[in-house]
Amino acid sequence: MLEISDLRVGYGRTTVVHGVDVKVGTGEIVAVMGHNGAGKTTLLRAAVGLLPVETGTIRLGGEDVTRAKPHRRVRLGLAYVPQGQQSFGQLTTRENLQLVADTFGAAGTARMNEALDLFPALKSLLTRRAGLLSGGQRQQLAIARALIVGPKIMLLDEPTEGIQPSVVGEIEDAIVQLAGSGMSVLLVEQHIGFALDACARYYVLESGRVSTQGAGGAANESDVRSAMAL
Ligand SMILES: Nc1ncnc2c1ncn2[C@@H]1O[C@H](COP(=O)(O)OP(=O)(O)OP(=O)(O)O)[C@@H](O)[C@H]1O
Repeated sequence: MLEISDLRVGYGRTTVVHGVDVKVGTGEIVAVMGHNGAGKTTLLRAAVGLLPVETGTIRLGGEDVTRAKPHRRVRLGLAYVPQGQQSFGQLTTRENLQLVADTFGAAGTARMNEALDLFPALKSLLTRRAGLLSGGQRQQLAIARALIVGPKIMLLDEPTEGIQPSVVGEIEDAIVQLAGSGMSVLLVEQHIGFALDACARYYVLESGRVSTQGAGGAANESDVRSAMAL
């Protein structure tokens, strides 16, 4: 579904990601881990088309999108949920969702209802302003909004960061459920236990390079922890 090959990308003259390969198959959860500043967000932003690539290729659904604009990638089924639980704080939960749903007609409404079924906690918060939601609720709203677009692959940047533990499990369950329904997920995640449990494959980034990679599964937790020197 997504194939990133030998990617080099950075800011101005500073290269931050140095020749990284990442592959996400259909319905797979693939985890990217690493310390702060390792280049995880930079990798995702390049995949979305928000940063120009220095060298390397990005293929999405078989199409070379290395130089494609973000909207082309969205049309091919890419959704991106950045760090920080972004939403329109002055709008209600429903308005935040409706804004996206309205651009897709009946399909948008159907997907909005599916997203609310995935995050039932949002149903009782539809009239609350997003700015008044908790961090966890705002994260659920951000993922729900991205789902209304009908993506084939979702890029999630630390979806459980700074979120109350009671909601973390709900978000993790939703990610697993989405992959179970055939959606691919590229997940930047600091919760190593969950990432390894859920993922088909993981990559550890260190100073913009893949230092360790392997198949998911709890057996690899010590490899990841030692790669990250935890
Ligand atoms: N807009 C920017 N301009 C210049 N340098 C940047 C910019 N954004 C990030 N960087 C630098 O790129 C490097 C990688 O940052 P990035 O945000 O990709 O790391 P990360 O692994 O996602 O870290 P975190 O876990 O803190 O989000 C860091 O050295 C950071 O300072």
